[in-house]
Amino acid sequence: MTMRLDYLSIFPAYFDVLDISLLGKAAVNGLVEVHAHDLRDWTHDRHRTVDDTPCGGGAGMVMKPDPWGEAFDEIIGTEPDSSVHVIFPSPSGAPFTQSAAQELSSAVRIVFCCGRYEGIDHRVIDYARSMWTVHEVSLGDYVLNGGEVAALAITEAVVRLVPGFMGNPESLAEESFSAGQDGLLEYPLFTRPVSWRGLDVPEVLMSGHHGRIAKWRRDESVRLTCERRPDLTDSDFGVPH
Ligand SMILES: COc1cccc(COC(=O)c2cn[nH]c2)c1
Repeated sequence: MTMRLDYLSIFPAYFDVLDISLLGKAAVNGLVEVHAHDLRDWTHDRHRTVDDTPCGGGAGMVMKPDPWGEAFDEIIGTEPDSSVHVIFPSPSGAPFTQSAAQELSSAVRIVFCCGRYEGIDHRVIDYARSMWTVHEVSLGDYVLNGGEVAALAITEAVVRLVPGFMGNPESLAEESFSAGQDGLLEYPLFTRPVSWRGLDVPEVLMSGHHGRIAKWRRDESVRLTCERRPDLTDSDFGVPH
């Protein structure tokens, strides 16, 4: 089945990049179809206005609800449909995770709503929740100028999990944040040459001793995870304190 991806943004050209690389291939072999839309196409004034001052005062501008509603009517439709996933990237969203990407990889339709300015009139999100399955997601605790870059990142995380997309599905199993790694960070990777600028590949990896190699990799994953992501380690992590 083909996954349809729509992007609503005042900078739709951000999504031209989806025609190349891995995603381009998926689009070509019919796994994914991509449609980017300019939100200003649903404005009716000479200046194609999409923003206005915030009710209640405050700095900056807020995106008006009207253009979003008219764009939704045309792009998605006016009937409720819980199979449509609508994503609003936002600093105040729920953290986006690999499991969320895994779930979204089986969606038939995903619509990305890219906020700009200080954000989108909240009634747009409330209306969307009454119609479709809505996800307000954050990529991290920092602020971007708009949702476009986040939408691209979420797209890549999701589309690479679509069955038939990745040439070698095994490579998905072993990487960080996948169940196969028990939620640990990935161990360090090496390839030839064995010696490079005075730096050598750890000998154990050249030993051909698969048991020792597996142990070294597990120990490295545990070490790295404790060092960099204590939040990922549960209390009785099995590492002696
Ligand atoms: C919806 O309203 C806004 C307002 C401002 C910026 C954005 C874009 O998202 C982010 O900045 C972001 C996403 N994850 N971490 C940061 C959306």
